[in-house]
Amino acid sequence: MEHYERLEKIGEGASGVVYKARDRRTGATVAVKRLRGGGFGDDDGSQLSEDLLREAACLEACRGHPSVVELRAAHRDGAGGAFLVMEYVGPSVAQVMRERGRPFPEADARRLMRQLLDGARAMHDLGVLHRDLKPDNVLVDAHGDLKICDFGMSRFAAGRAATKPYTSPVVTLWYRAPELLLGSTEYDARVDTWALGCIMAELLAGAPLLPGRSEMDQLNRVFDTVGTDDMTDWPGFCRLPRAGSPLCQRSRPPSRLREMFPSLSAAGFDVLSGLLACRPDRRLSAAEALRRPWFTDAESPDVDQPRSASCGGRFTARVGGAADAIVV
Ligand SMILES: Nc1ncnc2c1ncn2[C@@H]1O[C@H](COP(=O)(O)OP(=O)(O)OP(=O)(O)O)[C@@H](O)[C@H]1O
Repeated sequence: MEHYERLEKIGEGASGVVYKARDRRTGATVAVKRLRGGGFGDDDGSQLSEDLLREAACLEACRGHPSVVELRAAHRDGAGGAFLVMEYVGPSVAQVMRERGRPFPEADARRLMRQLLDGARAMHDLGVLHRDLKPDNVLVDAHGDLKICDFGMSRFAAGRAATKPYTSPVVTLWYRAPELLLGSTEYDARVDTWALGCIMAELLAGAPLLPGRSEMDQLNRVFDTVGTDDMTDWPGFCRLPRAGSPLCQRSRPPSRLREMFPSLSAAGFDVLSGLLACRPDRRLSAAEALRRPWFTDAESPDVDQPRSASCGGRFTARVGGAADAIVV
């Protein structure tokens, strides 16, 4: 840590504490995430290293994408601690929304969603599932552009058949996809696009869409808001551990989403409802969402330019394992 001058604490969560810091060698402002327990000698060191390596490897794989926070270094310290050094970005979308206190206009929401979906598309193409997308884990830079952070829950999907099933209690409750609430351990990247649908709704409404108080309350809110989308006809449904829950048997009114967003354009609603399809097999992937008219319709006068278009050629993926090289 001697290379970094600690400035103020900027965040604290389940996995660690994040400080704003100055790199003494370059003068650059960075964010240093110290994984919980690091330096105090009371954690299982191997678990800590595994967590650090996974988070660093997922970040490293996505390095160069403008919508993903840039990993600068990953270190172990002598006391069994570990920390990640990242570019310092700025406040989270959650903080910005709290301070702003009102919804974003549709054109702004579209610009922000394009960036998030482009980041998600890139990470999914690389086989990375983020598994904790939420406004706290999206940062806003000095130009008002977004960067996804906190890969502490992320996993590489590749080769999964050969390994153990995923765990289902991932993603913060309000952003958790219905198949996860029903106990799925065989989910895919569409758990991330569900969370992005929740974020889109929150940008447009200025408040969380589904603020559940417990897993069952969350599932109830999901079904009451977007309908069940014939969830029980989905071929994967019968394999879900909680398929027998009475909440799944109850008859539900159709989706209320349109009533909740009456002024959203038809093209915007097409994306919102596509991301928030209850059945994972009917839910839009990030790549599919980006091909919908909301993003592509050249007739629309306020269609903004994709930020990543200019850097499409620059974004070259470096896949897992590379982070080992930067752990010192
Ligand atoms: N690169 C960064 N630049 C600026 N702020 C950051 C950066 N990385 C993280 N933060 C801030 O620190 C907070 C916590 O970071 P992060 O989510 O990575 O930690 P965590 O321990 O995994 O948190 P949680 O358990 O809440 O998910 C973020 O919400 C954000 O406000």
